[in-house]
Amino acid sequence: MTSDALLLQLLEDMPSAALLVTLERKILYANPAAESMLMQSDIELRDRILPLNFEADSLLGATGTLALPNGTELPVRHFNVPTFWHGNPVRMVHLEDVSALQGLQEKVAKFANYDTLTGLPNRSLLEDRLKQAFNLGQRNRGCLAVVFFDLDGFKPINDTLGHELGDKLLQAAAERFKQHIRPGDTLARLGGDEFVVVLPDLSHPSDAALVTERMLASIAEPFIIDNNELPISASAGIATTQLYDEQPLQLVRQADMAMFEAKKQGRNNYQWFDPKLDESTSRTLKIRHALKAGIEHKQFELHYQPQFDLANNEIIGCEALVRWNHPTMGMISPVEFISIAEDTGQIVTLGRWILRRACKDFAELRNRMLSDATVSVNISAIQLLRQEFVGDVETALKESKLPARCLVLEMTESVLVESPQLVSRKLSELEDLGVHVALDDFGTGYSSLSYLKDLAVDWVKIDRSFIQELTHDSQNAAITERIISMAHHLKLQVLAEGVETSAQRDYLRRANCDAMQGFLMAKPMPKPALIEFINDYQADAAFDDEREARTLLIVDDEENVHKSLRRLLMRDGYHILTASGVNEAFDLLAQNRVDVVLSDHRMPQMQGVDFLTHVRSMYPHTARIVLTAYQDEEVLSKALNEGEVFRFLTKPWDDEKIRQAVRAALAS
Ligand SMILES: Nc1nc2c(ncn2[C@@H]2O[C@H](COP(=O)(O)O[C@H]3[C@@H](O)[C@H](n4cnc5c(=O)[nH]c(N)nc54)O[C@@H]3COP(=O)(O)O)[C@@H](O)[C@H]2O)c(=O)[nH]1
Repeated sequence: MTSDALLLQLLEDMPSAALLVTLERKILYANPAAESMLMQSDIELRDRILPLNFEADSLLGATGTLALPNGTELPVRHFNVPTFWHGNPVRMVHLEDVSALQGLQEKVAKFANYDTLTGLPNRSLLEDRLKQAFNLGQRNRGCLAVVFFDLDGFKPINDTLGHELGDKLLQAAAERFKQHIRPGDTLARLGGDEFVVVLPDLSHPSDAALVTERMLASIAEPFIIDNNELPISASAGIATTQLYDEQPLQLVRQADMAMFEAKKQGRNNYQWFDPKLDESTSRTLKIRHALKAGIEHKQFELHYQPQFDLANNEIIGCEALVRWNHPTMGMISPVEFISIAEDTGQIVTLGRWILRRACKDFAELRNRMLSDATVSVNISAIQLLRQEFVGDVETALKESKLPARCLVLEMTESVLVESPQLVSRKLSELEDLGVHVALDDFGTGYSSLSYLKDLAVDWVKIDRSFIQELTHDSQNAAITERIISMAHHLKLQVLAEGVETSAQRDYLRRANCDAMQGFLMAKPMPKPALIEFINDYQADAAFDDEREARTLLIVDDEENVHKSLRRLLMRDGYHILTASGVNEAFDLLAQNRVDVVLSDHRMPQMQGVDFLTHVRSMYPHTARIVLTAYQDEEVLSKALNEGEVFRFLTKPWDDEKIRQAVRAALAS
């Protein structure tokens, strides 16, 4: 077989399109795959010019378009190699149809740059457009404005009427916004109910206000969606720069800050960015932006605060309280971030995590407690009102294998007033599951117990503000007693929050309050500390009453140590004596019946352990604890082993550990 015949056979059998052409692109031969791609037979194609430009010797592939006889263009990938045909130098051209790939690439590019719900540019395209507008503005010395819009009242609509309707509302809002922008402006959706408009090349910054006013007015017209009339508005913030000394993306942040200010001023209005916008706005925004990453990167943890039966001091459960340790901002209080998470709707994801974590942790902890001990989890109104909430609770219980009766969901009374019928239905569903419900911060809101009688609620938690003034303010005392007696009448149990002194505890006990929680007994603590606390804890209600008469002697040459320990331990009702050295301490021991001595180890006259050895022989019933800043482990362990001291604790100390150690020493 000649080499031409061999080449022809090879080309005929090839599944991909291949042609032989002259150096001037005149077609000499087209294989069957090329015939079908070019929509003409080999005979028809011969002597025609291949409708594709290519570089000679292009071994590396290139892309181009083939003009087809039906008038369309086909995107192809092609490469060519030199060969011989009937003794003449020619090119063998390979073609590959890449239209499907190109369509996919376009889709990917669209997906990456456009919001799928509204079809508007997304954050990434907004950034590109903003940078372009910024550069253009710098050249033309024109004015560029960024307006940040956030819909007012969108979240309750989305939460109560469903996401499908919420999506339609966002699409309709986008259409209304669009009507007010010019070609060259960019309207983008950043996610949720946040929209941003870039207005380049304004002749005056005040033009931005005119556009913003028109956009706000159009959103304030009610929307009719699926036969629902939805009253909604928007708040906006404007940032402009004529000097162009700012970073383009900085403008979005500034407009966001100004929008936040507009929300604070009462919604449905706009504010200009002012560099003097206070620190708290920028901190709130920082927190708002950091929340998403915080949730994704698991920066949250739960602390647990024990709750006690007032009749016998038994631990009856604990409240789960979320903590956020941010890598750069440090510890952020839930007082700051929970309301922001509620505003942004992120409480739903965060709350779901809290619920699952608390159930899981408590399933592991409960065998150390009473069989009916409970874990209480705070639930925001937004969570409760969502369709999937009861299902989420069921899942958390199933996953953790925690019995439903061990879970208490805490919600504030305001939730009952917002959507009474929906809430009543949800509470019944929760009751059917077997979980308990507590009304938190009771007394601060609507304070009417009458609406509780028809609702599936088990506990009322009296707010800390009443407890704080309980023993000094007759009105607070009267309200507290009334809440307790009415709640009991309705067969509800009562827990007092924020109990900080033994006087408050004793008062509540006399008023028949069922349970308490507060710094007097324990602060919120991480799970390992809670395990330690439960292991060391000894419940003895009778011991509380005696404790007020117990005397502690603190021996330390530092005045500050006296002050801090006195402040800490006074809360537990002890009588506190202090001495700056051992001589003074011996005098006080002689004059008073001292129950516990807390002594520093390194003192000028005598080492703490030696001092306590004397105390042991003179006052064997006085319990002895050493506080030390130094790790004289050998001496201290020996003293501990030989019974000279009951316990030694290190400086700086942990308040809870000292309180527990004193309690344990008194019980020993
Ligand atoms: N939706 C959710 N809300 C949560 C969650 N975790 C906390 N929160 C709410 O944040 C608010 C502040 O909580 P926190 O800083 O944790 O404060 C709690 C206790 O530390 C504090 N407390 C308890 N005892 C005392 C005391 O004796 N004195 C004193 N000054 N403070 C005390 O009270 C807070 C518990 O309050 P409550 O929930 O009302 O029982 C607070 O509103 C939390 O509800 C969460 O996971 N989800």
